[in-house]
Amino acid sequence: MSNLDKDLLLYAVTDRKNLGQTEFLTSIKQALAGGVTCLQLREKNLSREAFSAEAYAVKQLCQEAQVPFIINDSLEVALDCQADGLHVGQEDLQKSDFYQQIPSDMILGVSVQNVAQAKEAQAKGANYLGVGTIFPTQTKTDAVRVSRQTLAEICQAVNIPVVAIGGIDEDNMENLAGTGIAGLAIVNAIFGAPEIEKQSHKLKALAVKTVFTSRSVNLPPVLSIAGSDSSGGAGIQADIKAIMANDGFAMTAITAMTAQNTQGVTAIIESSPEFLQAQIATVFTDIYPLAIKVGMVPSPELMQVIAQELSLYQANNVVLDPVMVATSGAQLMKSETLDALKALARQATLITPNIDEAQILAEMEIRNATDMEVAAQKLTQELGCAVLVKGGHLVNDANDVFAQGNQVLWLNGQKINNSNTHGTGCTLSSAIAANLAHGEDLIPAIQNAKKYLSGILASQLDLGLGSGPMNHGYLLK
Ligand SMILES: Nc1ncnc2c1ncn2[C@@H]1O[C@H](COP(=O)(O)OP(=O)(O)O)[C@@H](O)[C@H]1O
Ligand SMILES: Cc1ncc(COP(=O)(O)O)c(N)n1
Ligand SMILES: [Mg+2]
Repeated sequence: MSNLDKDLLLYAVTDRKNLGQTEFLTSIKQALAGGVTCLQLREKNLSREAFSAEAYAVKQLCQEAQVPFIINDSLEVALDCQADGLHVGQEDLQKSDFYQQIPSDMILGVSVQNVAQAKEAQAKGANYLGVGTIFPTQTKTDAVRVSRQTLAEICQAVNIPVVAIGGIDEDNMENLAGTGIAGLAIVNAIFGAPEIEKQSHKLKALAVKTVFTSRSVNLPPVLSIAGSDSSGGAGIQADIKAIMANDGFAMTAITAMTAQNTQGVTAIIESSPEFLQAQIATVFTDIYPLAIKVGMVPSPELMQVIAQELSLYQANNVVLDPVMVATSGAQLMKSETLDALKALARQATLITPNIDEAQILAEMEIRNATDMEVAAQKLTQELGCAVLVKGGHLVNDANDVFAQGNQVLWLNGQKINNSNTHGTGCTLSSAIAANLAHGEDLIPAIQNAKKYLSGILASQLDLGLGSGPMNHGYLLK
């Protein structure tokens, strides 16, 4: 019972109205395969015998999936099938004293609509509360509506977990972020969906986002989707260090492994699209990242997987570093990936091309600062995202130009005399992502990331025989 809080995260409640009899168990199997964390069997019109027989079958499925199984309304049925829990409403409590009758090791959930009912239920021994109806729903057309405000007050007033219920779906769920709920109970948006497993999976990521986002502000999770650099200066390794140094919790989805050092890349193994998809999906459905940095993506197929997954989970704060060629000269993206890269850029908050990459993306030559501005404006118009054209390869300064819509802004930096610049682009984009995850606005996020980068360049680490890596942790003891 200690993990009841987490078990309530995505709480599926069955509804026969959406389904034919033959599909019923299959639909439950699909919801369990999609990752629902709790299941309630809700039957309003079955005899006790029929309800118990069905409950026994569903209990087996939940047991296999290691998901708590709750019976709605009927203590007899819950006892017959040895369910993990029972859920009752205020009307059921008028008819019998479930608080006294329920075995002590059975979870008791109680529906409440206001703070007084919530406090009473907690005092009498409820283990969790269901609060609703939050949004209009066809499941219960006569139901009392509970406001977001009351939901938040109930969460404040009790110390047992609270789940919100009623009309919750992928479009309105996020309105409940910050209320203090432990989970979302969902009927139609799961069992009324054409593909129940896929839908459950998606709702799980959004439930993680809704419930945990406001709790992770001190160390916001940031996902880097990029390639591994065995020498540790660029790619995934630089990203982890930069995210950590900027007070983010770094997670990774690896697109490719490179055998690389400060002098060059000697071999590359790409992840399969399926494996990249699996990495992203497992992260989003468990620790929802508040920002995402995308780096080396060698092929169009991998680029498309990223675009598809980020759109599925409604990702925010996407910083895309369009890595094409390493500082050492190695080709890190196949040329046929360009269209897919542009498609992903349309979903991004910001793209951060260096001058070479901006030339390819904007299809123009860049010889001076004016050309950088023109390219940045052209790209923000074409792709709809903000654009930072980085001038790190210029000789005299480290000035980057930012463009978003009609706005153009120079973000100036002093050139630090250090030839060890392996991983500057990776580091900058990761630091920006971490700053965005902390809630900084885009321009300060970039300015602060540039300051961090100047600091680590100025600390003058000198490793390797080529353009060496930086000391990402120069401020750490
Ligand atoms: N020597 C340097 N001193 C200060 N800032 C630098 C230096 N070199 C690069 N930068 C900054 O690092 C960031 C990465 O730029 P750049 O090196 O152009 O990208 P990439 O690594 O993708 O080629 C930019 O903000 C750029 O201004
Ligand atoms: C795996 C990997 N990803 C990206 C880069 C780009 O490095 P830079 O930041 O120097 O452009 C790299 N060298 N290796
Ligand atoms: Mg780069």
